[in-house]
Amino acid sequence: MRTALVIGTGLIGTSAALALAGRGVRVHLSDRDASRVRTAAALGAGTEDAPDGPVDLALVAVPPGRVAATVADAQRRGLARACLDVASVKGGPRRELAELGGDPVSYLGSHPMAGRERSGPMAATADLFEGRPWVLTPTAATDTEVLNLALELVAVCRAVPVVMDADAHDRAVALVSHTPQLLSSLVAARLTDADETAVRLCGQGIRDVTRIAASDPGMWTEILSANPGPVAEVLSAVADDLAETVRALRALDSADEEKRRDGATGITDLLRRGNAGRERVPGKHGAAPAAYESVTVLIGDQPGELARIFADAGRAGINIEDVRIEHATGQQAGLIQLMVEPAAAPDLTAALRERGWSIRQ
Ligand SMILES: NC(=O)C1=CN([C@@H]2O[C@H](COP(=O)(O)OP(=O)(O)OC[C@H]3O[C@@H](n4cnc5c(N)ncnc54)[C@H](O)[C@@H]3O)[C@@H](O)[C@H]2O)C=CC1
Ligand SMILES: O=C(O)C(=O)Cc1ccc(O)cc1
Repeated sequence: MRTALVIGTGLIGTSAALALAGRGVRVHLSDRDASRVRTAAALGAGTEDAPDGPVDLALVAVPPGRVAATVADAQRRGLARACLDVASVKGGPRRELAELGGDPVSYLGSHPMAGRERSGPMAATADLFEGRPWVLTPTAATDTEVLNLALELVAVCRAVPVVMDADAHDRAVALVSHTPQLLSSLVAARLTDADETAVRLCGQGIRDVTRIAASDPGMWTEILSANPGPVAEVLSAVADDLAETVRALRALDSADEEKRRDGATGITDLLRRGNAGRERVPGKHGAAPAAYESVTVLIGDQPGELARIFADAGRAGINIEDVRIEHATGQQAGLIQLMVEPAAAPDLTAALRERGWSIRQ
């Protein structure tokens, strides 16, 4: 691929543009908001100039409800040999494109399973898709050359291609992405009117559960509007579980000992099902879930502390697989959890102790 046109220079479009530009592809940028094109260009994602002929690949990174019209327009204007979109929903845009009389041969629906809770070009990074699944939904009509260009883009972004049927994709993301977004928002919404004394107690658990509740409501309304049926189905199963959980909790509150025992069994069953589901979540880079061991260290909230602890781990020859930080409310300190291979945990503990770090059990 030598030339590309990115339409929609927000988080996803600019991230892909940065990866392509970094590999020497000439990337043209366009967005209905000119300031976003300027920002993306200033970040090194490509040029604001319009292409002087058809590019190899047009990447359409606009909200799901605008994908079909944007692809149809790009095809009508002959802007590119192939057109790929990245919307979080795949069935609707394909059907809408057919209704608009778009060309199914040069179009391929795709969805990188990577993102952030922030929108816009300023949140973009060239490595956003690294190691993440990137779903491609070719049909019998899709041209092989178009599929090859999509695979080249996925390779440039160092993502992992996954081929799926569009409707199966939409049911899968209802379960693993769209319902979790709503549940995160529902838990976070409980905090809006909560007493400040309660909010002050927030720990790492609620931070983990509500991270994606900070996402852009406009974008998510678009995503959910494009996949309402499958999401409602998953959420309705969650609602049944919730009703069961409330029943178990009420039983735990009862004076009758047998009812209390039943209630406890109900809650334990749910927590066990949660353990089993959590074990199925793939680990880093889509690998089987990894059982890392964590080494917890007290860390001061001052410049250079993170760099110092990472450098000390590096000097000890230990690879940090993952990292979490828990900030202590109202204190200039926090706890950092360094996740490492189990065999490396004792060495890391010893090396950090030797360099004066305070290890917590
Ligand atoms: N945010 C995320 O984590 C992920 C989002 N996606 C999908 O990627 C697409 C883009 O999402 P983000 O980059 O997050 O949103 P964003 O809000 O950061 O960027 C969208 C851009 O599209 C532009 N735009 C809107 N309508 C347009 C039109 N008709 N013509 C040209 N430009 C137009 C907007 O001005 C904006 O700059 C969406 O379809 C979304 O479903 C896919 C994976 C992850
Ligand atoms: O932030 C996260 O963990 C995400 O999973 C982001 C995300 C949001 C929307 C998508 O369509 C795909 C990925």
